[in-house]
Amino acid sequence: MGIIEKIKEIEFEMARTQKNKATEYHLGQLKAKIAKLRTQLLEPPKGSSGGGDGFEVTKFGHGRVALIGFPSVGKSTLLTMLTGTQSEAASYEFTTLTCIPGIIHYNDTKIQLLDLPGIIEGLVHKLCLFQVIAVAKSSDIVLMVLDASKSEGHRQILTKELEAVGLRLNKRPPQIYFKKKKTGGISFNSTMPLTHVDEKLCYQILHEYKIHNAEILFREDATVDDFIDVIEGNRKYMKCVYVYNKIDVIGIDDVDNLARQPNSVVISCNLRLNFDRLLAKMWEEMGLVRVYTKPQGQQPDFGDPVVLSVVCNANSLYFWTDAMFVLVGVSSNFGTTICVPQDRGGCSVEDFCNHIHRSLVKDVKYVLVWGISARHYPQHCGLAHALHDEDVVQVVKKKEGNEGARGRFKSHSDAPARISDRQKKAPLKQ
Ligand SMILES: Nc1nc2c(ncn2[C@@H]2O[C@H](COP(=O)(O)OP(=O)(O)OP(=O)(O)O)[C@@H](O)[C@H]2O)c(=O)[nH]1
Ligand SMILES: [K+]
Ligand SMILES: [Mg+2]
Repeated sequence: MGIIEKIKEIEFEMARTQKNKATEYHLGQLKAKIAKLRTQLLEPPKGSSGGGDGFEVTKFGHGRVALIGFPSVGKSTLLTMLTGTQSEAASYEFTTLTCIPGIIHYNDTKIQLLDLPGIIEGLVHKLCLFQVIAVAKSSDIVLMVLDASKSEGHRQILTKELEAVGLRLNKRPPQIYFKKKKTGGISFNSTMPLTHVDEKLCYQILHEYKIHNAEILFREDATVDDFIDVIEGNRKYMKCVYVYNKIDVIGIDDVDNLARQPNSVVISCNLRLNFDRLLAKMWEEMGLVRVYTKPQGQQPDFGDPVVLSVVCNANSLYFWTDAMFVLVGVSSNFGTTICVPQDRGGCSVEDFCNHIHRSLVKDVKYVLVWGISARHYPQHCGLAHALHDEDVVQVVKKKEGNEGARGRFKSHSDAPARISDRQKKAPLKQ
């Protein structure tokens, strides 16, 4: 029996099983079984290079955005309009059969936008689905393109499809500390009463994974699914913007309703409607931070920022606020259990220096910062200072002598002109 058949069989058994206290453990075990099988499905077939053939596109620019959606929702039309790169669009399904990259120029940065084949419900078209998922996982955020004239249920169906292959959209990693050990049995603790799982259930699930020594600490009232996610350790937590296209064919009340959904933008490719809002939302969710380097005594080059990212790296825990993920804590404990490591992440002065040159950090005495992250202009900052989008930074190196920066910056007239303008517009945060 193939993996997909096995998954279907277990799903069938789960559907037949009544949900109550007595069957809770059995159901938990079945969930773990399915999770294991799905992970097997995601493994590249033996002898293959591991990548999706024909889907491999070289990363380019300061960030990568994937267009995901059912067939014929207008993904290719959107890519062509936003990037100028032609991606064939037509009224029949599966017009696009591979990954087509284009470039969006926005806010002095270049964002790589990827058009992809449509996804359909069910794991039957698994090969294509898994190639699409591999590209989605390599991206910084996902734009889920939906047909505004179709059922609102499409969003849930697609979200479930993506969850089945390990993608978690607009969800933060469960706050469960989990570490496998060589000996010592299982130690189970929680910082609060648990209403969805108990120790016995967790033991059973660990048993399913043949894990007999581990340290577990629940830091929130998590579910069985959360616990399985943490054990699997291969989940990818991503931001997603829901893009409702084709609003030209629906009534204004429906448009209004869709526009009020969380993380959603309504557009029409046919009427070129609301692209500004879409780009602004995309930019906001990507969490990119432009930092302008200012040589001593000169204006910064405002056309050429160093682009950093506040989005999580492998060791970060983050949570959702209105606008942005906010870094709430970094713990090496989480490195093994949360998030697939990303190659970007971090917007400290140190990250900025590393971006310019690996060897720069050790020569830095301090930096001068103008912009929203600075309490006063310029602020003298160390390597740990967190930079904000559109900050201006001047690096003062150790070997430049011990004459203080104040000596060089007698008045603030040396401050970059654009920032003083902005200071009036942008109130200082915190
Ligand atoms: N009414 C209307 N139709 C649109 C809009 N955008 C795209 N379409 C049409 O929708 C159809 C599908 O567009 P595509 O861009 O090929 O869709 P796709 O999502 O790339 O489709 P696949 O590659 O097959 O998955 C085409 O006939 C487009 O002309 C829109 O804003 N309004
Ligand atoms: K199409
Ligand atoms: Mg297409």
